[in-house]
Amino acid sequence: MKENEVLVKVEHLSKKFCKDLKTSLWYGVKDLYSNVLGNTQPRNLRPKEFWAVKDINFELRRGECLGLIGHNGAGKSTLLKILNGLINPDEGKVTIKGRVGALIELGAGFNPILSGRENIYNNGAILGFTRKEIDTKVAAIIDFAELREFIDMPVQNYSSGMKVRLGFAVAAQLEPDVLLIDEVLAVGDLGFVLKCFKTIDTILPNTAIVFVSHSMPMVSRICSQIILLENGTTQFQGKEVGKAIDLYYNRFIQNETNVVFTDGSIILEDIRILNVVKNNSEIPQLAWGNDFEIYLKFKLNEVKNNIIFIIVIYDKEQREVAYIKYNEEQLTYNEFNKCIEFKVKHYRLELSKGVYSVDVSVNKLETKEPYLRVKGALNFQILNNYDIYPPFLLSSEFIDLTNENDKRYNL
Ligand SMILES: Nc1ncnc2c1ncn2[C@@H]1O[C@H](COP(=O)(O)OP(=O)(O)OP(=O)(O)O)[C@@H](O)[C@H]1O
Repeated sequence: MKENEVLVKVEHLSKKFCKDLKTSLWYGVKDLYSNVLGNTQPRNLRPKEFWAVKDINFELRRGECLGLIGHNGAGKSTLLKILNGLINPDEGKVTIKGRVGALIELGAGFNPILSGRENIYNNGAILGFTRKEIDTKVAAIIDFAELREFIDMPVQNYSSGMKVRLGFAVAAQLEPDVLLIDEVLAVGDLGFVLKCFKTIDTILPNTAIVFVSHSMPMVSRICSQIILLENGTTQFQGKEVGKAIDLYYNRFIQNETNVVFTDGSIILEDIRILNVVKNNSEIPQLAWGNDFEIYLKFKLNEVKNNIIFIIVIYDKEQREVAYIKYNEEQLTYNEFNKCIEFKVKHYRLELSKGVYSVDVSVNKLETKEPYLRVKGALNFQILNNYDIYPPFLLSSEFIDLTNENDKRYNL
């Protein structure tokens, strides 16, 4: 086995589909006829046809993992199916060396009326293993899939999670040279997904992996290079995984503010971030580690006492990452303008690089009953040179103790 050898080579790969089934069938008949007549010229798009994948090029070596990312309908699954030989490209070439393991569609590759055990043998045979070779691996596959009691039951009675477990166990334990994984991992429970990642770490040095996912934490965890697809074409290709993920997220930023609840007594009139680095871009930008100051102005249609203001910061995955609360006790109510305004300051914001959104709520202090809830009241971006995935990059001090013979640290 040669290290770093190119296992997957894709050159100018394109695939077109037709939006209408009838027209598609008609084009199919016409193409077949002209192929028989020896016409192998590439054809232009005809009415109702579109490129699902257009002019894709890459090389993948043993030990590398390529992440295919992009929004719904971008062409990721189509590309993966071409790599797996399930569909033929219209243009271009795929060269694959070695055995290909694939976990593409849920239950694809399994015969539903056969048992889990029989399917393991079928899949192994398709990958080119002999019965004896599979005999040596079958126990490990069943163990990995955690399906001991169910292994002799027909696969059609398996839950979707069980199918994914069996699929991954077969694909990974048979040690393929090339492993293709589609979104299906998302179906497994957390314990199994973590186990899959551990296995991927173990087999990756000897395998080339193509991984399709909408989960950027998973992508950043295992991929060493990325292709970002949009409408079938490459928007970004390269080893800067963080940059690719930023581009992917930037396509999601919405500037829509959404009042999800109001009893009409309080209105959010203004919200702004004060110490921005740049405000000429679409989104306020802050430098990592700077103080975070938000200015807020509310219009109160009636005087209210004992209210609490809550600010929740969400990351790009829509996970809550921070919570700020403020009781109104010290605030002055402006009788003339019927408003209150204040700024909230947090020192040294150490959220890691990326895009965040802010929700604002105003509640009754004692009962927590809401007066107002605003989703996406504000978006902002933290700038930093470091691409890290955890939500915080904590500034800290490293103290060299190598030559310290000091008992103070209780080491
Ligand atoms: N057999 C088919 N016939 C016609 N159109 C198809 C066919 N398969 C896929 N498409 C279309 O091709 C485009 C690319 O689809 P594909 O499934 O590759 O996207 P994707 O990036 O995997 O999307 P998702 O993230 O939703 O899985 C879509 O517009 C889809 O509707």
